[in-house]
Amino acid sequence: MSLSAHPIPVSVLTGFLGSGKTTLLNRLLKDPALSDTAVIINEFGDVGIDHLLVEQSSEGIIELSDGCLCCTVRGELVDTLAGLIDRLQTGQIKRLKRIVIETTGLADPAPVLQAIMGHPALLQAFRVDGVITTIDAVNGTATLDAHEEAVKQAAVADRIIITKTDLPNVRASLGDLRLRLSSLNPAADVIEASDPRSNYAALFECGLYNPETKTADVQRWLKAEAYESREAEGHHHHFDHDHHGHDHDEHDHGDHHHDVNRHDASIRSFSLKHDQPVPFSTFEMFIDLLRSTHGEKLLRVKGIIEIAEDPDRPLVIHGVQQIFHPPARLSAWPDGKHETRLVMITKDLPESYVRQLFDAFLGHVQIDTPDRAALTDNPLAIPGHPIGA
Ligand SMILES: Nc1nc2c(ncn2[C@@H]2O[C@H](COP(=O)(O)OP(=O)(O)OP(=O)(O)O)[C@@H](O)[C@H]2O)c(=O)[nH]1
Repeated sequence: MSLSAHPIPVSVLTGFLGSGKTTLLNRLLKDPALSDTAVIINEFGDVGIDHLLVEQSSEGIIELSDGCLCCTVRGELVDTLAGLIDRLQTGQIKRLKRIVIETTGLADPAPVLQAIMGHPALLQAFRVDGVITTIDAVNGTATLDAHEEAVKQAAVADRIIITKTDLPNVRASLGDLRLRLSSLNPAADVIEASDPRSNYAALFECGLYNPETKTADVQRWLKAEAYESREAEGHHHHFDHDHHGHDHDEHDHGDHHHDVNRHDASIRSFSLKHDQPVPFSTFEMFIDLLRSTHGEKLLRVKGIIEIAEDPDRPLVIHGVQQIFHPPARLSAWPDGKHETRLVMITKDLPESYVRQLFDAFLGHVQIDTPDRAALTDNPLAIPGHPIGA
């Protein structure tokens, strides 16, 4: 089997401690659609995966050593994935249709995505499908309040699964939890675990490539409308809940937000649009400047770009922090409409800063803000220093 012609989708399953990752995975793995799946899991957690389908022996269980998947065993994740390629190529594993990486509850999923996206050999064999995040209906709000990791896990998700909705007395607070999640991450589908629709089809295949049509499905992947409709409503981080004890002032970056929890307040999700072709070098400079100065704050960046040198074949980009997937060229615009659209989820990086930078590079007329030359040629510029500050 040529791996590069048929890259294997990799899904990352994350969610806070005890939020129901393993329970969900055990259920999903019983679906024949997930046959020939390899699960990469760390050794924490008292509920074992009981339905591994790669091989029925313990050899098929690929466990990482102790510690958080994202930080202490990152090298090992790459080795594990490379080992899978090797086993496939040497026939030790006959078929492998999918990989699910379950992170520890405290993990940041970004380094897991980066491990694949930043590794040329792995990129030949694998494609990032998406991030599935579990959040517990009972403790979800308190967990988001207390743990920055949980907020990040929700912010980078492609799908959010609310677990434990079958337990008594949780329905009353579900509306608030859903509102908060959609404020953090407008594009993610939020599905309850008890909903029969929380199945393979709803949770997997969230990447750019749509296996049903065998083409890239940018609209389904980018979901720019979800950001745009929220922006049009002016509904941006106005989630209101009872935790007024938090210190909001220190997080005021000049964008509108009130009554948000301090962790939520550090997250921004927004879209950028441009209706003229952009020279490749200009776009490259914009992204390079952003990621070299604020890379760790870019939780997720996705986009479709109209490049001046080849406007009929849009460029698709996908980045997680400093690491960007090699850009893909589509043969045509998905809906015929030429328009550059970017969606971003950032942490501790104000939307206004990114917008000003984008406008400066694209030459949008602004009142009293630096233009591109001032940004790139200024010998006094301090990397990371906000424009105009
Ligand atoms: N009632 C109910 N219990 C659930 C649900 N999902 C998980 N649980 C229970 O919650 C507990 C934790 O679930 P796990 O699946 O181990 O959670 P996890 O996220 O894998 O946990 P860690 O790996 O320890 O972070 C277990 O006792 C599960 O039985 C659910 O939807 N409803």
